[in-house]
Amino acid sequence: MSSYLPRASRRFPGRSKYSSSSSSCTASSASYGHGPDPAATLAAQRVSDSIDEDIRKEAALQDVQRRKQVKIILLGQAESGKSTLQKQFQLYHSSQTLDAERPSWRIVVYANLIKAMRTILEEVEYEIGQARSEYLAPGPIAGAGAENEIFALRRELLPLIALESTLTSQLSDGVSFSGPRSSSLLAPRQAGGGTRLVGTRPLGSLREVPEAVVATNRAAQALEMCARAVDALWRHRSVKELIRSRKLRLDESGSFFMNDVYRIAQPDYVPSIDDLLHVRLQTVGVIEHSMPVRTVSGTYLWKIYDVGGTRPAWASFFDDVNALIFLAPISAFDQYLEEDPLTNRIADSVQLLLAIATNPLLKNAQLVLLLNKAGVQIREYITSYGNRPNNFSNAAEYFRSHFLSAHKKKEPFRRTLYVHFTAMIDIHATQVIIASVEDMIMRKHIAKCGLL
Ligand SMILES: Nc1nc2c(ncn2[C@@H]2O[C@H](COP(=O)(O)OP(=O)(O)OP(=O)(O)O)[C@@H](O)[C@H]2O)c(=O)[nH]1
Ligand SMILES: [Mg+2]
Repeated sequence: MSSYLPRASRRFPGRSKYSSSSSSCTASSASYGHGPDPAATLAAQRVSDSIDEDIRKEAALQDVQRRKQVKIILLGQAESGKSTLQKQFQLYHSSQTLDAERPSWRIVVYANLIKAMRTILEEVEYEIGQARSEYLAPGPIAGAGAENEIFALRRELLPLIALESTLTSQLSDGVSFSGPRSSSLLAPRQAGGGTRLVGTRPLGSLREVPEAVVATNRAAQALEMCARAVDALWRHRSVKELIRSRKLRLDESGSFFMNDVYRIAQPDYVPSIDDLLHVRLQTVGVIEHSMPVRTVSGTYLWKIYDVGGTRPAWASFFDDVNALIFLAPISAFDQYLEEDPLTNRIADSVQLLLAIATNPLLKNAQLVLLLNKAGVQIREYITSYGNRPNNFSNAAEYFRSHFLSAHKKKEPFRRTLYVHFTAMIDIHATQVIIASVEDMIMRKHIAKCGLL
Protein backbone atom coordinates (compact mmCIF):
# COMPACT_ATOMS: atom_id res chain seq x y z
CA MET A 1 0.00 0.00 0.00
CA SER A 2 2.75 2.46 0.92
CA SER A 3 4.14 2.26 -2.61
CA TYR A 4 0.98 3.90 -3.93
CA LEU A 5 1.13 6.86 -1.61
CA PRO A 6 3.87 8.90 -3.27
CA ARG A 7 2.06 8.46 -6.55
CA ALA A 8 -1.24 9.67 -5.06
CA SER A 9 0.40 12.69 -3.54
CA ARG A 10 2.10 13.42 -6.86
CA ARG A 11 -1.28 13.44 -8.51
CA PHE A 12 -2.66 15.71 -5.79
CA PRO A 13 0.24 18.02 -5.19
CA GLY A 14 -1.90 20.46 -3.26
CA ARG A 15 -2.92 17.94 -0.62
CA SER A 16 -0.23 18.47 1.96
CA LYS A 17 -0.13 22.19 1.28
CA TYR A 18 -3.87 22.36 1.49
CA SER A 19 -3.94 20.29 4.67
CA SER A 20 -1.30 22.37 6.34
CA SER A 21 -2.85 25.67 5.29
CA SER A 22 -6.19 24.25 6.31
CA SER A 23 -4.89 23.34 9.73
CA SER A 24 -3.19 26.67 10.15
CA CYS A 25 -6.42 28.34 9.07
CA THR A 26 -8.30 26.13 11.53
CA ALA A 27 -5.81 26.93 14.22
CA SER A 28 -6.09 30.62 13.58
CA SER A 29 -9.88 30.36 13.38
CA ALA A 30 -9.88 28.39 16.59
CA SER A 31 -7.82 31.05 18.25
CA TYR A 32 -10.64 33.47 17.47
CA GLY A 33 -13.15 30.92 18.86
CA HIS A 34 -15.07 30.18 15.55
CA GLY A 35 -14.29 26.40 15.39
CA PRO A 36 -13.26 24.55 12.17
CA ASP A 37 -14.31 26.03 8.84
CA PRO A 38 -16.94 23.47 7.56
CA ALA A 39 -16.29 24.32 3.90
CA ALA A 40 -12.54 23.76 4.28
CA THR A 41 -13.09 20.50 6.18
CA LEU A 42 -15.48 19.28 3.50
CA ALA A 43 -13.00 20.15 0.76
CA ALA A 44 -10.21 18.39 2.62
CA GLN A 45 -12.44 15.36 3.08
CA ARG A 46 -13.23 15.31 -0.65
CA VAL A 47 -9.56 15.38 -1.55
CA SER A 48 -8.84 12.65 0.96
CA ASP A 49 -11.71 10.50 -0.40
CA SER A 50 -10.49 11.07 -3.89
CA ILE A 51 -7.01 9.88 -2.93
CA ASP A 52 -8.47 6.79 -1.24
CA GLU A 53 -10.49 6.07 -4.38
CA ASP A 54 -7.37 6.47 -6.46
CA ILE A 55 -5.52 4.02 -4.24
CA ARG A 56 -8.40 1.53 -4.48
CA LYS A 57 -8.38 1.79 -8.27
CA GLU A 58 -4.62 1.33 -8.39
CA ALA A 59 -4.86 -1.72 -6.15
CA ALA A 60 -7.66 -3.19 -8.29
CA LEU A 61 -5.59 -2.56 -11.41
CA GLN A 62 -2.56 -4.21 -9.85
CA ASP A 63 -4.72 -7.15 -8.89
CA VAL A 64 -6.02 -7.55 -12.45
CA GLN A 65 -2.47 -7.25 -13.74
CA ARG A 66 -1.27 -9.85 -11.27
CA ARG A 67 -4.04 -12.23 -12.30
CA LYS A 68 -3.23 -11.63 -15.95
CA GLN A 69 0.48 -12.13 -15.45
CA VAL A 70 2.35 -15.42 -15.33
CA LYS A 71 5.97 -15.54 -14.22
CA ILE A 72 8.26 -18.38 -15.16
CA ILE A 73 11.88 -18.78 -14.19
CA LEU A 74 14.30 -20.98 -16.15
CA LEU A 75 17.05 -22.58 -14.09
CA GLY A 76 19.71 -25.21 -14.62
CA GLN A 77 23.41 -25.71 -15.20
CA ALA A 78 25.36 -23.66 -17.70
CA GLU A 79 24.72 -24.99 -21.22
CA SER A 80 21.61 -26.88 -20.12
CA GLY A 81 19.50 -25.15 -22.80
CA LYS A 82 17.65 -22.37 -20.91
CA SER A 83 18.17 -19.68 -23.53
CA THR A 84 17.24 -22.16 -26.25
CA LEU A 85 14.00 -22.91 -24.41
CA GLN A 86 13.31 -19.18 -24.12
CA LYS A 87 13.66 -18.94 -27.92
CA GLN A 88 11.26 -21.85 -28.33
CA PHE A 89 8.71 -20.02 -26.15
CA GLN A 90 9.20 -16.93 -28.30
CA LEU A 91 8.79 -18.99 -31.44
CA TYR A 92 5.58 -20.47 -30.08
CA HIS A 93 3.93 -17.20 -29.10
CA SER A 94 5.64 -14.44 -30.96
CA SER A 95 7.45 -15.95 -33.92
CA GLN A 96 7.56 -12.60 -35.75
CA THR A 97 9.75 -11.10 -32.99
CA LEU A 98 12.18 -14.03 -33.20
CA ASP A 99 12.17 -13.67 -36.97
CA ALA A 100 13.05 -9.99 -36.65
CA GLU A 101 16.04 -10.91 -34.47
CA ARG A 102 17.58 -13.26 -37.05
CA PRO A 103 20.02 -10.79 -38.65
CA SER A 104 21.39 -9.81 -35.21
CA TRP A 105 22.53 -13.38 -34.56
CA ARG A 106 24.87 -13.43 -37.59
CA ILE A 107 27.83 -12.26 -35.47
CA VAL A 108 27.26 -15.11 -32.98
CA VAL A 109 27.10 -17.74 -35.72
CA TYR A 110 30.42 -16.52 -37.14
CA ALA A 111 31.98 -16.51 -33.67
CA ASN A 112 30.73 -20.06 -32.97
CA LEU A 113 32.09 -21.31 -36.27
CA ILE A 114 35.49 -19.70 -35.82
CA LYS A 115 35.75 -21.01 -32.27
CA ALA A 116 35.09 -24.57 -33.51
CA MET A 117 37.81 -24.21 -36.17
CA ARG A 118 40.31 -22.81 -33.69
CA THR A 119 39.60 -25.65 -31.22
CA ILE A 120 40.17 -28.24 -33.95
CA LEU A 121 43.40 -26.63 -35.07
CA GLU A 122 44.73 -26.40 -31.51
CA GLU A 123 44.02 -30.07 -30.97
CA VAL A 124 45.61 -31.00 -34.28
CA GLU A 125 48.76 -29.05 -33.44
CA TYR A 126 48.97 -30.74 -30.08
CA GLU A 127 48.57 -34.16 -31.67
CA ILE A 128 51.24 -33.42 -34.24
CA GLY A 129 53.57 -32.34 -31.45
CA GLN A 130 52.84 -35.58 -29.63
CA ALA A 131 53.33 -37.70 -32.70
CA ARG A 132 56.78 -36.19 -33.20
CA SER A 133 57.81 -37.33 -29.75
CA GLU A 134 59.74 -40.55 -30.18
CA TYR A 135 58.28 -42.02 -27.02
CA LEU A 136 54.68 -42.03 -28.16
CA ALA A 137 52.83 -44.21 -30.59
CA PRO A 138 51.61 -42.39 -33.73
CA GLY A 139 48.38 -40.50 -33.02
CA PRO A 140 45.39 -39.82 -35.26
CA ILE A 141 47.36 -37.41 -37.50
CA ALA A 142 49.53 -40.05 -39.07
CA GLY A 143 51.98 -39.21 -41.81
CA ALA A 144 53.77 -36.15 -43.18
CA GLY A 145 51.18 -35.86 -45.97
CA ALA A 146 48.33 -35.30 -43.50
CA GLU A 147 50.44 -32.85 -41.51
CA ASN A 148 51.29 -30.78 -44.54
CA GLU A 149 47.68 -30.67 -45.71
CA ILE A 150 46.52 -29.46 -42.32
CA PHE A 151 49.28 -26.84 -42.03
CA ALA A 152 48.34 -25.53 -45.48
CA LEU A 153 44.68 -25.27 -44.40
CA ARG A 154 45.72 -23.53 -41.21
CA ARG A 155 47.65 -20.89 -43.19
CA GLU A 156 44.57 -20.26 -45.29
CA LEU A 157 42.33 -19.99 -42.25
CA LEU A 158 44.49 -17.69 -40.15
CA PRO A 159 42.86 -14.40 -41.31
CA LEU A 160 39.47 -15.79 -40.27
CA ILE A 161 40.70 -17.13 -36.94
CA ALA A 162 42.32 -13.77 -36.19
CA LEU A 163 38.84 -12.23 -36.10
CA GLU A 164 37.60 -14.36 -33.22
CA SER A 165 38.76 -12.08 -30.43
CA THR A 166 37.20 -8.99 -32.06
CA LEU A 167 33.83 -10.73 -32.45
CA THR A 168 33.96 -12.07 -28.90
CA SER A 169 34.87 -8.68 -27.51
CA GLN A 170 32.00 -6.97 -29.37
CA LEU A 171 29.54 -9.44 -27.88
CA SER A 172 30.81 -8.98 -24.35
CA ASP A 173 31.29 -5.24 -24.65
CA GLY A 174 35.04 -5.52 -24.23
CA VAL A 175 34.90 -7.65 -21.09
CA SER A 176 36.99 -10.77 -21.43
CA PHE A 177 35.64 -14.02 -19.96
CA SER A 178 38.49 -16.45 -20.19
CA GLY A 179 38.83 -19.91 -18.77
CA PRO A 180 37.88 -23.45 -19.46
CA ARG A 181 34.69 -24.61 -21.06
CA SER A 182 31.90 -25.28 -18.64
CA SER A 183 32.13 -29.02 -18.89
CA SER A 184 34.33 -31.45 -20.60
CA LEU A 185 35.54 -34.95 -20.90
CA LEU A 186 38.75 -33.63 -22.26
CA ALA A 187 42.14 -33.63 -20.71
CA PRO A 188 42.89 -30.40 -18.79
CA ARG A 189 45.05 -29.09 -21.64
CA GLN A 190 42.17 -29.44 -24.06
CA ALA A 191 39.62 -27.90 -21.75
CA GLY A 192 41.79 -24.98 -20.82
CA GLY A 193 42.00 -22.73 -23.85
CA GLY A 194 40.08 -19.89 -25.32
CA THR A 195 37.86 -17.03 -24.42
CA ARG A 196 34.24 -17.65 -23.62
CA LEU A 197 31.58 -16.22 -25.83
CA VAL A 198 29.42 -14.26 -23.46
CA GLY A 199 26.56 -11.93 -24.30
CA THR A 200 26.58 -8.92 -22.02
CA ARG A 201 24.61 -6.53 -24.19
CA PRO A 202 21.44 -6.90 -26.26
CA LEU A 203 22.29 -8.24 -29.71
CA GLY A 204 19.91 -5.78 -31.37
CA SER A 205 21.93 -2.89 -30.02
CA LEU A 206 25.06 -4.13 -31.84
CA ARG A 207 23.55 -2.97 -35.12
CA GLU A 208 24.07 0.57 -33.84
CA VAL A 209 27.73 -0.05 -32.92
CA PRO A 210 29.93 0.72 -35.96
CA GLU A 211 32.83 -1.47 -34.72
CA ALA A 212 30.48 -4.46 -34.32
CA VAL A 213 29.04 -3.93 -37.81
CA VAL A 214 32.55 -3.69 -39.30
CA ALA A 215 33.73 -6.81 -37.44
CA THR A 216 30.67 -8.80 -38.58
CA ASN A 217 31.15 -7.75 -42.21
CA ARG A 218 34.86 -8.57 -42.11
CA ALA A 219 34.07 -12.04 -40.72
CA ALA A 220 31.48 -12.53 -43.49
CA GLN A 221 34.00 -11.59 -46.19
CA ALA A 222 36.77 -13.73 -44.70
CA LEU A 223 34.40 -16.69 -44.39
CA GLU A 224 33.29 -16.33 -47.99
CA MET A 225 36.94 -16.52 -49.05
CA CYS A 226 37.80 -19.43 -46.72
CA ALA A 227 34.66 -21.59 -46.94
CA ARG A 228 36.41 -24.28 -48.96
CA ALA A 229 39.29 -24.50 -46.46
CA VAL A 230 36.89 -24.67 -43.48
CA ASP A 231 35.00 -27.48 -45.14
CA ALA A 232 38.22 -29.28 -46.07
CA LEU A 233 39.45 -29.06 -42.48
CA TRP A 234 36.16 -30.37 -41.10
CA ARG A 235 36.10 -33.29 -43.53
CA HIS A 236 39.79 -34.09 -43.26
CA ARG A 237 40.32 -37.77 -42.39
CA SER A 238 42.76 -36.90 -39.58
CA VAL A 239 40.31 -34.49 -37.97
CA LYS A 240 37.57 -37.10 -38.12
CA GLU A 241 39.91 -39.60 -36.53
CA LEU A 242 40.93 -37.08 -33.89
CA ILE A 243 37.29 -36.41 -32.96
CA ARG A 244 36.55 -40.11 -32.84
CA SER A 245 39.58 -41.43 -31.01
CA ARG A 246 40.26 -38.52 -28.65
CA LYS A 247 36.56 -37.79 -28.02
CA LEU A 248 37.17 -34.16 -28.90
CA ARG A 249 33.99 -32.48 -27.74
CA LEU A 250 33.06 -29.40 -29.72
CA ASP A 251 30.15 -27.23 -28.60
CA GLU A 252 26.85 -28.41 -30.14
CA SER A 253 26.89 -25.24 -32.20
CA GLY A 254 30.39 -25.96 -33.53
CA SER A 255 29.66 -29.17 -35.38
CA PHE A 256 26.27 -27.89 -36.58
CA PHE A 257 27.76 -24.79 -38.23
CA MET A 258 30.87 -26.58 -39.53
CA ASN A 259 28.59 -29.05 -41.31
CA ASP A 260 26.85 -26.19 -43.05
CA VAL A 261 29.69 -23.80 -43.81
CA TYR A 262 28.85 -23.17 -47.49
CA ARG A 263 25.37 -21.92 -46.58
CA ILE A 264 26.73 -19.70 -43.80
CA ALA A 265 29.43 -18.32 -46.07
CA GLN A 266 26.90 -16.94 -48.57
CA PRO A 267 27.28 -13.12 -48.78
CA ASP A 268 23.56 -12.61 -48.12
CA TYR A 269 23.46 -15.09 -45.25
CA VAL A 270 20.82 -14.48 -42.57
CA PRO A 271 20.61 -17.06 -39.75
CA SER A 272 17.59 -19.34 -39.92
CA ILE A 273 15.43 -20.20 -36.91
CA ASP A 274 17.26 -23.52 -36.79
CA ASP A 275 20.55 -21.62 -36.56
CA LEU A 276 19.16 -19.53 -33.69
CA LEU A 277 18.35 -22.69 -31.78
CA HIS A 278 21.89 -23.99 -32.28
CA VAL A 279 23.95 -20.89 -31.45
CA ARG A 280 25.87 -20.77 -28.22
CA LEU A 281 26.09 -17.47 -26.37
CA GLN A 282 26.50 -17.65 -22.62
CA THR A 283 23.96 -15.62 -20.65
CA VAL A 284 25.10 -13.31 -17.89
CA GLY A 285 22.73 -12.32 -15.09
CA VAL A 286 18.96 -12.55 -15.52
CA ILE A 287 17.17 -11.55 -18.72
CA GLU A 288 13.45 -10.89 -18.63
CA HIS A 289 11.39 -11.71 -21.74
CA SER A 290 7.72 -10.73 -21.91
CA MET A 291 5.21 -12.14 -24.34
CA PRO A 292 1.41 -12.15 -24.62
CA VAL A 293 -0.15 -15.59 -24.37
CA ARG A 294 -3.68 -15.91 -25.74
CA THR A 295 -5.98 -18.45 -24.12
CA VAL A 296 -9.73 -19.03 -24.11
CA SER A 297 -9.94 -17.12 -20.84
CA GLY A 298 -8.17 -14.06 -22.24
CA THR A 299 -4.66 -12.83 -22.93
CA TYR A 300 -1.99 -13.24 -20.27
CA LEU A 301 1.38 -11.57 -20.07
CA TRP A 302 4.04 -14.22 -19.60
CA LYS A 303 7.29 -13.07 -18.09
CA ILE A 304 10.08 -15.54 -18.62
CA TYR A 305 13.30 -15.06 -16.66
CA ASP A 306 16.34 -16.65 -18.27
CA VAL A 307 19.01 -17.06 -15.60
CA GLY A 308 22.61 -17.43 -16.77
CA GLY A 309 24.54 -20.43 -15.45
CA THR A 310 24.19 -22.27 -12.19
CA ARG A 311 22.76 -19.68 -9.85
CA PRO A 312 20.45 -21.07 -7.17
CA ALA A 313 20.97 -17.77 -5.34
CA TRP A 314 18.76 -16.06 -7.92
CA ALA A 315 15.85 -18.20 -6.83
CA SER A 316 15.20 -16.17 -3.70
CA PHE A 317 14.52 -13.06 -5.82
CA PHE A 318 11.62 -14.84 -7.49
CA ASP A 319 9.38 -15.89 -4.61
CA ASP A 320 6.24 -14.93 -6.58
CA VAL A 321 6.90 -17.00 -9.72
CA ASN A 322 4.17 -19.33 -10.95
CA ALA A 323 6.49 -22.01 -12.19
CA LEU A 324 10.06 -22.98 -12.17
CA ILE A 325 11.32 -24.84 -15.20
CA PHE A 326 14.51 -26.71 -14.43
CA LEU A 327 16.64 -28.03 -17.28
CA ALA A 328 19.00 -30.94 -16.78
CA PRO A 329 21.10 -31.94 -19.81
CA ILE A 330 21.12 -35.72 -19.65
CA SER A 331 23.60 -36.05 -22.50
CA ALA A 332 26.13 -34.71 -19.97
CA PHE A 333 26.00 -37.93 -17.97
CA ASP A 334 29.69 -38.60 -18.71
CA GLN A 335 30.92 -35.04 -18.13
CA TYR A 336 32.32 -33.29 -15.08
CA LEU A 337 32.16 -29.75 -13.78
CA GLU A 338 34.98 -27.44 -14.74
CA GLU A 339 35.14 -25.99 -11.22
CA ASP A 340 35.09 -29.43 -9.63
CA PRO A 341 36.45 -32.17 -11.90
CA LEU A 342 35.24 -34.83 -9.46
CA THR A 343 31.57 -33.84 -9.69
CA ASN A 344 29.57 -35.45 -12.42
CA ARG A 345 27.19 -33.09 -14.23
CA ILE A 346 24.11 -35.26 -13.63
CA ALA A 347 24.90 -35.46 -9.90
CA ASP A 348 25.35 -31.69 -9.89
CA SER A 349 22.01 -31.20 -11.66
CA VAL A 350 20.24 -33.34 -9.05
CA GLN A 351 21.81 -31.31 -6.22
CA LEU A 352 20.89 -28.05 -7.91
CA LEU A 353 17.31 -29.18 -8.44
CA LEU A 354 17.01 -30.19 -4.80
CA ALA A 355 18.48 -26.88 -3.61
CA ILE A 356 15.77 -25.09 -5.55
CA ALA A 357 12.93 -27.49 -4.78
CA THR A 358 13.60 -27.35 -1.04
CA ASN A 359 13.85 -23.54 -0.94
CA PRO A 360 10.87 -22.38 1.18
CA LEU A 361 10.72 -19.10 -0.75
CA LEU A 362 9.80 -21.03 -3.87
CA LYS A 363 7.38 -23.46 -2.29
CA ASN A 364 4.37 -22.07 -4.13
CA ALA A 365 5.89 -22.41 -7.58
CA GLN A 366 5.05 -25.38 -9.74
CA LEU A 367 8.02 -27.51 -10.64
CA VAL A 368 8.75 -28.70 -14.14
CA LEU A 369 11.83 -30.77 -14.92
CA LEU A 370 13.00 -30.96 -18.52
CA LEU A 371 15.50 -33.73 -19.12
CA ASN A 372 17.08 -31.99 -22.07
CA LYS A 373 19.48 -32.98 -24.81
CA ALA A 374 17.69 -36.29 -24.85
CA GLY A 375 18.70 -36.96 -28.43
CA VAL A 376 19.38 -40.43 -29.72
CA GLN A 377 23.07 -40.20 -28.87
CA ILE A 378 22.53 -40.98 -25.18
CA ARG A 379 21.80 -44.59 -26.00
CA GLU A 380 25.08 -44.93 -27.86
CA TYR A 381 27.17 -44.36 -24.76
CA ILE A 382 25.37 -46.00 -21.89
CA THR A 383 26.29 -49.62 -21.63
CA SER A 384 25.97 -50.48 -17.94
CA TYR A 385 22.39 -51.67 -17.78
CA GLY A 386 22.87 -55.16 -16.58
CA ASN A 387 20.37 -57.34 -18.38
CA ARG A 388 18.30 -54.47 -19.71
CA PRO A 389 18.55 -53.70 -23.42
CA ASN A 390 20.71 -50.68 -24.12
CA ASN A 391 18.05 -48.56 -25.84
CA PHE A 392 16.68 -45.05 -25.54
CA SER A 393 13.65 -45.86 -23.43
CA ASN A 394 15.66 -47.74 -20.82
CA ALA A 395 18.30 -45.05 -20.64
CA ALA A 396 15.66 -42.31 -20.45
CA GLU A 397 13.71 -44.11 -17.74
CA TYR A 398 16.91 -44.48 -15.74
CA PHE A 399 17.40 -40.69 -15.65
CA ARG A 400 13.73 -40.00 -14.97
CA SER A 401 13.58 -42.27 -11.94
CA HIS A 402 16.93 -40.96 -10.71
CA PHE A 403 15.64 -37.38 -10.55
CA LEU A 404 12.16 -38.35 -9.37
CA SER A 405 13.36 -40.47 -6.47
CA ALA A 406 15.80 -37.76 -5.29
CA HIS A 407 12.96 -35.24 -5.43
CA LYS A 408 10.51 -37.52 -3.63
CA LYS A 409 13.00 -38.25 -0.87
CA LYS A 410 14.00 -34.65 -0.16
CA GLU A 411 11.25 -32.26 -1.24
CA PRO A 412 9.32 -31.17 1.87
CA PHE A 413 6.31 -29.52 0.21
CA ARG A 414 4.93 -32.62 -1.53
CA ARG A 415 4.71 -30.91 -4.86
CA THR A 416 4.34 -32.83 -8.06
CA LEU A 417 7.43 -32.79 -10.25
CA TYR A 418 6.31 -32.70 -13.88
CA VAL A 419 8.95 -34.40 -16.00
CA HIS A 420 9.42 -34.26 -19.77
CA PHE A 421 12.18 -35.37 -22.11
CA THR A 422 13.20 -32.66 -24.52
CA ALA A 423 15.52 -32.04 -27.43
CA MET A 424 15.41 -28.28 -27.50
CA ILE A 425 16.76 -28.07 -31.04
CA ASP A 426 13.80 -30.07 -32.36
CA ILE A 427 11.15 -27.44 -33.08
CA HIS A 428 8.12 -29.66 -33.51
CA ALA A 429 8.73 -31.89 -30.47
CA THR A 430 9.55 -28.93 -28.22
CA GLN A 431 6.49 -26.96 -29.26
CA VAL A 432 4.27 -29.90 -28.31
CA ILE A 433 5.89 -30.00 -24.86
CA ILE A 434 5.63 -26.22 -24.44
CA ALA A 435 1.89 -26.46 -25.16
CA SER A 436 1.46 -29.16 -22.54
CA VAL A 437 3.58 -27.37 -19.89
CA GLU A 438 1.76 -24.09 -20.53
CA ASP A 439 -1.59 -25.74 -20.26
CA MET A 440 -0.69 -27.16 -16.86
CA ILE A 441 0.71 -23.83 -15.61
CA MET A 442 -2.31 -21.87 -16.85
CA ARG A 443 -4.83 -24.25 -15.32
CA LYS A 444 -3.16 -23.95 -11.92
CA HIS A 445 -2.84 -20.19 -12.24
CA ILE A 446 -6.50 -19.73 -13.13
CA ALA A 447 -7.59 -22.06 -10.33
CA LYS A 448 -5.40 -20.18 -7.85
CA CYS A 449 -6.71 -16.76 -8.92
CA GLY A 450 -10.26 -18.03 -8.70
CA LEU A 451 -9.67 -19.02 -5.09
CA LEU A 452 -8.24 -15.65 -4.05
N1 LIG B 1 22.04 -31.20 -29.39
C1 LIG B 1 21.35 -30.42 -28.56
N2 LIG B 1 21.82 -29.19 -28.30
C2 LIG B 1 21.11 -28.42 -27.45
C3 LIG B 1 19.89 -28.83 -26.87
N3 LIG B 1 19.43 -27.84 -26.08
C4 LIG B 1 20.32 -26.83 -26.19
N4 LIG B 1 21.34 -27.18 -27.01
C5 LIG B 1 22.52 -26.41 -27.38
O1 LIG B 1 23.30 -26.27 -26.20
C6 LIG B 1 23.98 -25.03 -26.23
C7 LIG B 1 23.75 -24.33 -24.90
O2 LIG B 1 22.39 -23.95 -24.81
P1 LIG B 1 21.96 -22.60 -24.09
O3 LIG B 1 20.49 -22.48 -24.30
O4 LIG B 1 22.82 -21.49 -24.51
O5 LIG B 1 22.28 -22.98 -22.58
P2 LIG B 1 22.01 -22.10 -21.26
O6 LIG B 1 21.41 -23.02 -20.26
O7 LIG B 1 21.22 -20.89 -21.61
O8 LIG B 1 23.49 -21.73 -20.83
P3 LIG B 1 23.99 -20.45 -19.95
O9 LIG B 1 23.49 -19.22 -20.63
O10 LIG B 1 25.48 -20.56 -19.98
O11 LIG B 1 23.42 -20.63 -18.58
C8 LIG B 1 23.46 -24.26 -27.44
O12 LIG B 1 24.41 -24.35 -28.48
C9 LIG B 1 22.18 -25.01 -27.82
O13 LIG B 1 21.94 -24.98 -29.21
C10 LIG B 1 19.41 -30.16 -27.18
O14 LIG B 1 18.38 -30.60 -26.69
N5 LIG B 1 20.19 -30.89 -28.02
MG1 LIG C 1 21.70 -18.86 -21.54
